[in-house]
Amino acid sequence: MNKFVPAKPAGTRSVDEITGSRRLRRMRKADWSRRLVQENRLTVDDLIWPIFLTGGSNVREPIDAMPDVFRLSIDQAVREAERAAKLGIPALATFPNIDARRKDVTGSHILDPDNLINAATRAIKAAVPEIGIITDAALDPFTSHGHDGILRDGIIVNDETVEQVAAAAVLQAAAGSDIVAPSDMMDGRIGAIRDALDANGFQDVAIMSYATKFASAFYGPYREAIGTQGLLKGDKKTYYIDHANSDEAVREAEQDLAEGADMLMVKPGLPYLDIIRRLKDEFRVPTFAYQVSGEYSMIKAASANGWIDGEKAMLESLLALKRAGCDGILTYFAPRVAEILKG
Ligand SMILES: NCC(=O)CCC(=O)O
Ligand SMILES: [Mg+2]
Repeated sequence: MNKFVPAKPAGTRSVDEITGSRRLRRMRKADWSRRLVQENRLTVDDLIWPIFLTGGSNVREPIDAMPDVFRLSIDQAVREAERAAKLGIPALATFPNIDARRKDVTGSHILDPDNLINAATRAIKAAVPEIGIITDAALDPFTSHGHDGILRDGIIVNDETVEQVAAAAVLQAAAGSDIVAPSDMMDGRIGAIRDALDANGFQDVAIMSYATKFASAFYGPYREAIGTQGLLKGDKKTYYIDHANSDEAVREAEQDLAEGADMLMVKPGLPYLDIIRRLKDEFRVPTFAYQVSGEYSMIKAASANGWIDGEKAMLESLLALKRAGCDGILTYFAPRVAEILKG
């Protein structure tokens, strides 16, 4: 048996000498003192709730890879919008699961003024005018290949895609969208959308830029939700940012602000806290994170297995995004968080 007894070095310092009596545990000693010095807080006002739309009526389709998230027909989306407004959630973001028969190589159905996105915006705005509506002008829900742009000879064609995205943004504004949020990462789309909105009298419609959308493995469950899994050939690395890069994210954000973005978004959220902090420090503009489907599903799955406390992990992940500098967060947890925060 090895009996090693550490010697107390001669002249050893006391903890008071080591810390200079600066004991940081003092303020952590009770709930009241922890509350008193808490630097960041999560509130209902920080939440944007992304919801999935589908055709039909009275439909609530579960999404296997996203427990407790549903594809909603428009009437159900209106009911959820009413619930969200009652909970005090400021805004919804809508994402459609488009019938495969409406998809084509150019995503032309995005230019139908009565497509699922636009019809849902009209219905929600009519029933719940006080909630903000954020719409995505990207083509991926509408293309037969699942890419966010027009695909020709194996290339995602930038400029034609931008023209179509800008036209789609105007139709979304005409339907009542308050914020257009293009998630496609084509070059020049923010300026083109701003010009198109202004030329059509939609000066008050804002743009939230998915300025730094990274090529990420965390979007998997979302692709099941909008029905593009299985369609996508290849990857999106020619338009989303390489997740190894940070300076490039700053350049993307700088450019989108110069083109007229009102708000920036970082996506995904938790693996990109450094990017959020850099953008907030650099530009001091309203900055949002998208806690994406894979982040949501990881917490739900670990929680379902009893490996973590799901609700605590949910709240901690969102507060971490606030601490990194976010003004708000798109999260599938929004209604549950709002219920908890409202007590
Ligand atoms: N345009 C919206 C998304 O791509 C969301 C991704 C996700 O939640 O994984
Ligand atoms: Mg860009």
